[in-house]
Formats: sequence, structure tokens, C-alpha cells
Amino acid sequence: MDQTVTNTYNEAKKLYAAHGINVDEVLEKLSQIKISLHCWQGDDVRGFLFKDKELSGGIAVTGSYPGRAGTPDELRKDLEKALSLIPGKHKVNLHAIYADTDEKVDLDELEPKHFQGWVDWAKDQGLGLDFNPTCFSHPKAADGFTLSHSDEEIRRFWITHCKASRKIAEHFGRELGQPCVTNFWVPDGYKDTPVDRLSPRVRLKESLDEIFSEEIDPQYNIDAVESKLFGIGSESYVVGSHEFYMGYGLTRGKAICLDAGHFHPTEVISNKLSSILMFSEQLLLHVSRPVRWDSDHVVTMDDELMDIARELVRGDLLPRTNIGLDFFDGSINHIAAWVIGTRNTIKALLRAMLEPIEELKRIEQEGDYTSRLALVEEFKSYPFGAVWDYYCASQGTPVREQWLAEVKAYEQEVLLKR
Ligand SMILES: C[C@H](O)[C@H](O)[C@@H](O)C(=O)CO
Ligand SMILES: [Mn+2]
Repeated sequence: MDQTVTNTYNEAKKLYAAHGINVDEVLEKLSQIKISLHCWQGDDVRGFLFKDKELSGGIAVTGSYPGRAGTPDELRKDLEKALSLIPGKHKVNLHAIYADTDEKVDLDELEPKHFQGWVDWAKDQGLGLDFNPTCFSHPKAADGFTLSHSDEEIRRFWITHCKASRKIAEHFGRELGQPCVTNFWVPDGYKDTPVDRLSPRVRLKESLDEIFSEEIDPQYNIDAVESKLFGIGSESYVVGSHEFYMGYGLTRGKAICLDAGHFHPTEVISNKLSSILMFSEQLLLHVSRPVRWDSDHVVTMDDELMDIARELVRGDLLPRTNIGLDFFDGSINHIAAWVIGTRNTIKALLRAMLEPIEELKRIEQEGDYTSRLALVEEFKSYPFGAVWDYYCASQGTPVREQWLAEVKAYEQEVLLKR
């Protein structure tokens, strides 16, 4: 390892040790945290099942950066590249439209065998897999409704797809020896103010109850439900609102998924974690960055990301939180987007772990708010960067921006030749 990296790390360690922080222990803990990389960043949410279908469901990708993955093999190669530049062992989050098959199958016909290529690859790479039914970009979702549809036949199609998705997830969990988190998000909603807000919610509840009626061992599959405030075309009403899924998740023992872009622009998810985890066993995060709307920008190390990390660390909530990423930026190199967002998420967790939590809690308890503010602010410029560099090097991943040269080379050698 580079001598400067080791020297600065050793100096940094002394500063943290003065506040009772054992940096080696922190790095050991950090290496156990898995981030779920969302496959859909790699191809602008197109998938492989219906390649000619436009993205729908109230979400949008802007930008046309060259080189996006067009086959399962390309996507896996790109993920391998990204993962080689990110310290730690992680998971990959698949959507149903990313099935690896030559068969012409519709969403309600999917089976574990259509994802065997992913399972074999994940085993080989030592990765976990997460899963999502894809309730969008499909003719049967064209009018914006799926599981809450008033047409029984359409509703049945989506119920069947979601049930099939849980079987695929169970297979992932069984094969890979770690649970697969299956996240249920549906775009259902109205552009304009509805007359009847209740009926679609009753139908959504009934659909979900039917989907979850089959017991699946949580050691293989963990179900999560994701709410939303609004989407493009569902500005006035979303069936699966936050209150809907809070109620649903808490009464049915399902993990609640909080997406950082799914709330009012001034509302943050960091402030919700400690409340939800008082009443729920598990949580799923979609770490994202909304810019004025649910824009799914690449995650940067902004105040909200730091606050999410601090809440998870200070409350010891990490063991019960599944951390997934959810952004899709088509205007920059697709692999760089993964690397930037994932490295930032891990780096934010490290920064949060390098705060004198016990000391700060004691000071707060004693009512010494002056010291609390002073210490929190001073710790913002403690040398976490030196610890991060050492962590990257010790995990065999590039230090600082060295990863960028590797992405640029891959772009020339692979992406631009597609
Ligand atoms: C593609 C994802 O499932 C999707 O982004 C969903 O999680 C979401 O956040 C929709 O706004
Ligand atoms: Mn999301």
C-alpha cells in the first residue's frame, strides 16, 4: 500500500482515538455493510424483455450518454467494472424486465429459470441479489393503473406478476444464502383530482393481501412496499401514498421502503428512520437525490445523505436497514454514476461512524448544547478522507479519483464500441 496513505491514516487514527473512536473497528464494521446497486442505472431503465417499449409509470430518464448496456452480459460486465471500483461486498438489485432469457415471456409468466444467468453470476462474484416486480413500461399499465386497476382482468395480470416475482426472489435467497429484498412499487394514480380516493386504495390493499398470502421464509425473501407522493401523470393522487404503505407495512409485517425522492421537496427521510424502526423490524431505503422533483439524480454527499447516515449509525439502525440505491442519470457515463453514488453512500456511513457518538449523546443529555454544536461542527473537518483512502486501498479498490481513469479506459475499450 502507498506509504502516504498509511502515514496519513495513522495520523488520523490518533485524532479519532483521542475521542475514544477505534478506527480499525470502524472499518471492520463498515466492510460488513452491503449496498444494493440498482441494475437499472446501467441501461436507463430499459430492461431486456420489451426493448421497444418506452419507459412509463411516471418516471423519466434524461440524457443519451453512449454505451448503455443492451444485453444481460453487457450489464453484468458493466456492474463488475463498477463493483471493482467500490470497496466492500455488495448486492445487485434487479427488476423483472431484466430477465436473462431468449424465450418470449410476458411478466406474468416469469419463473426463476429466466434469471438463472443472474444467479450463476452472483454466485461467482460473491454477490447478493434483490428484486422488483416491474409494474410499468407495459401495455397493461398504459392508463397508469396496475394493482389497483378497476378492470379485474388487468388487476389479475399484475397480481400474477407480483406473485411470480416473489417466487423468483425466494429462489435468489435460497441459491445465494442471503435474503433477497423484494420491493413492490406501483405507479397507480391520477393526473387530476379524483372523486373517489378510497376505491383504488381498497383494491390495492386486496391485491397486496393476495400477493402476500403465500408464506415465504424470511431467510430467503423480505417483502418491502414503496410509497410515493406524485409522479409524472399522477400529480394529484397516488394510490400507494406514504400513509397507505405505513399502515400496510406495519399491520402486515412488511418492510417500508423510503425513497428520498418520494416526499414533499422540503420533507426528508432521515427524520423518519428512527420513528419507523420503533414499530417495524426492517426498513428499505432507496437512496436517491431529488432535484426540485423526484428526478433521481446521482447521489452526492449532501446534507441529507449525511443525515441519513448519521441516523442509521447513531441509532444503531444499520442491522435492520436494507440500503438500496435508486437513481438513473442518462447524461453521464453509466458506470461512473454507480461508482460516484455508491462510494458516496459508503463514505457518508464512514463519516457518521467516525463521530464521537457516545460523547455527543452524553453532552446532549446534560443539556450542554453549546458543546454539542461545537463538537458536531468541528468533526465535519476531521480527517475522514485519510481513513476513506486507507479503506479503499485496503479493499483493493482505487484511492481517491484514481477510479475515474479506469472508467474512462473502459469507456474507450468497451462502451464506445457498442
Ligand atoms: C425503477 C424503480 O423501481 C423505481 O425507481 C421506483 O423505486 C421508484 O422510485 C419510482 O419512483
Ligand atoms: Mn425508488
